[in-house]
Amino acid sequence: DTFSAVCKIQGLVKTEKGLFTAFKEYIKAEELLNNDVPGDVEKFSQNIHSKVKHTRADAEYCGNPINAFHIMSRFVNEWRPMFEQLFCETCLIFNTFSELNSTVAQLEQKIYGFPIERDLKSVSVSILRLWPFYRLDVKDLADGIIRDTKTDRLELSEMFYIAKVAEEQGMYYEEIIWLNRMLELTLSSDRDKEEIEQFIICKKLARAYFSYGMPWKSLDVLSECLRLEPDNLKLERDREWYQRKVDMLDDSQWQVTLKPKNYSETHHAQFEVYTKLCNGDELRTPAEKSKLKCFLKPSKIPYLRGKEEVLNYDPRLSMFHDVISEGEMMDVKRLGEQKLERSQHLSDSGQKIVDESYRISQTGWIADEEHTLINKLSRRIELLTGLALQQKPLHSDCEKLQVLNYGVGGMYEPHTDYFGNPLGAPPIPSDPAELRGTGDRIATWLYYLSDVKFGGSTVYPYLRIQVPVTKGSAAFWYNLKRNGSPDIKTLHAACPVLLGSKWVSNKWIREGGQMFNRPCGLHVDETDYPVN
Ligand SMILES: O=C(O)CCC(=O)C(=O)O
Ligand SMILES: [Fe+2]
Repeated sequence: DTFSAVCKIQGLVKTEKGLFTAFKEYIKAEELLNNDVPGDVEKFSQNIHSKVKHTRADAEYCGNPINAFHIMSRFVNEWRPMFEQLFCETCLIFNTFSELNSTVAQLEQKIYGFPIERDLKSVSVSILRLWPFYRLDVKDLADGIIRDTKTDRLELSEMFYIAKVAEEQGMYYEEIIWLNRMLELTLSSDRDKEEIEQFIICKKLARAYFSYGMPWKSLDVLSECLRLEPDNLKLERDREWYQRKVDMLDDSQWQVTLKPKNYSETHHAQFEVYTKLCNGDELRTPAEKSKLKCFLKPSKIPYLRGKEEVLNYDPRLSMFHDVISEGEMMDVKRLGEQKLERSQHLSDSGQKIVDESYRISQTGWIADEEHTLINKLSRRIELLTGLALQQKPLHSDCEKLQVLNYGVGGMYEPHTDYFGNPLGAPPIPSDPAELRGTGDRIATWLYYLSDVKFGGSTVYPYLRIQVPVTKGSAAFWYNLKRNGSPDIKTLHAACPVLLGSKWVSNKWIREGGQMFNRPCGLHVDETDYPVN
């Protein structure tokens, strides 16, 4: 799919420019042949031209959820119906049409299919989720404003679509807020009221209040709308229907009030801390922070020192600054991009699954032997951490390099990188041969290959730490204690990306090869470094 990686949306923009050129050539050719080009085709061409012209293929533009929605919506609601209208099998014998048809087919093949309704729905759900998570204002979103950026506003028809998705998902609170804003907009002067008739919004809003459990609010909405359109029989009929519902209510049912979902009821226990950290709230005291240090960490070779910033001692969590160059990052992204596929994660029963409410990104895996650069990056981690990272056909020290690009609202909900399969336990059947019997993921090295404008931090709820996405740096931590047992305090999450295209690359280091590099301590609870 397209929505789960911003780089795929960038590809979509380039594809659209190609589509537009092919379409223009088709119209020109038809005109040269003196064939009639239907009025709606001309109109479509002009309309889409103004939109395509200022759409950009860069990460900043495509990493804006509103732009992503606009782009996706054009494919689903404008390009596809237009081609369906134009397409006819007998036309394929005419040169002009068959040329257009084959260009479109080629473009579609290059990106493995144009986006479909499901992509647009997923983008809508992401927008609906980002809104409360980052405390955004629907008024701003409708005007195309996210934090300090401004883009093309959401049209009423687009907002209506998003509200419909909210309804389908049972997100009635969100639906009510969006429809209320739409109603306000239809009353103001600068919106095209023809686009969606006001009474349709009224009916939908009344329905949403009813679904939420507040039919008396449905009555209020309809009465207000009937004041503006007193002769609308459809509204009148609805009003009577809700009146009957209200008459049937018993006292307890009047208690419902409109309020955002209490997330702690529906989400995991760390949700509140996770949200706060993602929003940049500082949760550690100055006293806690005063113990932290930065220093130049010597490596095995004299001229290489790591700029290490310690963020936590137990478990050890550090940032290494300036560990990968601009050129190297470009190459890793280029190599990774060719391999990206929808990210999966392990379900409770150990199955690999795709779950949109848990992880939104695309992943590619690259082995050291595939490229000298990838090998070099492993050697660098080896030097800076003192751990072994040899990739071998059997009993590998680490996994391949994983390259990740996040999508619209892309995130990875709180999880641990270890999976509870210690050295000596029967291997996980889905593990590739080289990782059998190599134990659990003792440590994680996470290269940050991009910056993002807002969101996307890596956060550790138990440690109350937020690591911002910092291009050229890497986060490093031990998932297992020195005695080999998993450390739940390493629980972490990738916050939803609000604006931008987030690229990271992780290296998971296995337990097996580290016997002499990170031995057990003298007593069972020994930590890596004493706090001093
Ligand atoms: O992207 C991030 O910030 C974290 C990624 C992560 O935790 C993972 O891929 O396991
Ligand atoms: Fe992780």
